Amino acid sequence: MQVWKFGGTSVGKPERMHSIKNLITEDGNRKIVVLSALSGTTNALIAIGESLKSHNDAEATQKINELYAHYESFIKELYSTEAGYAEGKAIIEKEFSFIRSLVNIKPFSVKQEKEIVAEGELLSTQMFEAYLREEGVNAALLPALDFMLIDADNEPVLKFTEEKLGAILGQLTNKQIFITQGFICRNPRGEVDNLKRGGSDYTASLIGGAIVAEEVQIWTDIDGMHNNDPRIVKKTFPIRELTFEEAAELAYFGAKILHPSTITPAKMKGVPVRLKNTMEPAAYGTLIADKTTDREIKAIAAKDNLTAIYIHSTRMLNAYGFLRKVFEVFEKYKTPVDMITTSEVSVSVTIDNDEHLDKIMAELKQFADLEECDKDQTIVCIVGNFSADKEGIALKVLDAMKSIPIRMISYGASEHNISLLIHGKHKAAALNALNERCFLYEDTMKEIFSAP
Ligand SMILES: Nc1ncnc2c1ncn2[C@@H]1O[C@H](COP(=O)(O)OP(=O)(O)O)[C@@H](O)[C@H]1O
Ligand SMILES: N[C@@H](CC(=O)OP(=O)(O)O)C(=O)O
Repeated sequence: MQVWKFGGTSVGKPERMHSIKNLITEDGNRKIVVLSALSGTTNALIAIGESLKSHNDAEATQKINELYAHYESFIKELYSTEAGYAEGKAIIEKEFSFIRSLVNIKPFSVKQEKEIVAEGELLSTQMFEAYLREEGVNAALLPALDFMLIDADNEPVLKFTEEKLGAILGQLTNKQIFITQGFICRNPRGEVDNLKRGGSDYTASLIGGAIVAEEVQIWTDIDGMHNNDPRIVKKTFPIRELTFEEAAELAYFGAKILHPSTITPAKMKGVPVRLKNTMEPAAYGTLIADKTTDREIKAIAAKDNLTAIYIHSTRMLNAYGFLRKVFEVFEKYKTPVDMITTSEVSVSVTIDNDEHLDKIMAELKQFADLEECDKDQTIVCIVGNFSADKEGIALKVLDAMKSIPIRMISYGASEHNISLLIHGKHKAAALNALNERCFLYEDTMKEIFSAP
């Protein structure tokens, strides 16, 4: 069985839902279809939650009315029969009456916040499943809240999904298409929770891992993972093949097309992940698997809003104890470190989550000298095949960056990644310069020298 995930942009319009129906039924194969909320809905629900948190009930009610109006007009175009429309109407009435009921719950806590954002996926999947039934498709809805669970550290419990989902599917052997919600899950208290923004990709891969799917397909609005950020760089192109490691680096370092955690369960169970374009289904897309191609530099991505911390040893500690002490502080505050560079007496790191920055700095100061932190930093990550015996790769990268100030460089930790830390204001210039030097210039040269 395959698992296909359609993101917000792919379900955001009634006609897109119509094309998805054709796509998922065309090959006649059984599949699990994971849907996100309609594009814009999760942001709208978060905004309603914000209004409620700040006790602005009138503003929240107005936002709810606007969102409701959007769904009302959506279902008018989604269904073609009166019975179908009546089902769609009943679904939105039920979910919006729940959303409206949250206005009366005081105080509006994290529990309600999680419940409200889950409504996006609950709406899209029920509406779509009713549409499939209207069209005579043999479909069933799988409630993700029955089989997706995170533990106290917010980590998905794959064993739970394997057991629960296996049992549910065992009862539905006569069904062809299974629809389920991306993003949402339960936490150990049994409450509604989620896998963080963009988490529907992660759901698809967790389900793929749990049932050891033949393949996980992530359908979006672009023809695969591009070699650079298409929102910032003009001449980008899709990459046909990536290894799990390369894809994981790109997703983690900012390639928005994929949620950073998506690769882990798929890789663990050896399930290939394919990125496909809903608007252009015939396009090859990107296949993420074990196989590698021999291109050296494959892609570039950037991760923003990082904080750089510069730590110097006061030499009061033995050199071999210093790094351990430093990292214990980050561990204590559950703050992952993205990038590290070291000299004999200093270590510089970047962090993404600066929630505990003050406390971290205070603890580090007890045994180290600190410089002022730098905010608004960006990691530019160059991904590819950089085995240790290859020459000239770093030179090419640094040559492209010759007019951009670099604060940190990391090379050699993995054979797939060179990372550079720059100020966020140089990001667009850096991505474009690297694109020119590492792809356009290179490909032109190759063509010139291989011409007959
Ligand atoms: N390297 C990249 N390759 C492809 N798309 C990228 C890349 N970096 C950023 N993107 C952006 O990711 C978008 C798709 O991701 P997303 O909006 O999360 O899709 P969905 O709503 O389907 O989940 C694309 O429209 C594209 O602008
Ligand atoms: N709806 C959620 C989950 C998600 O993955 O959405 P998308 O597939 O559109 O990125 C969000 O906006 O975060």
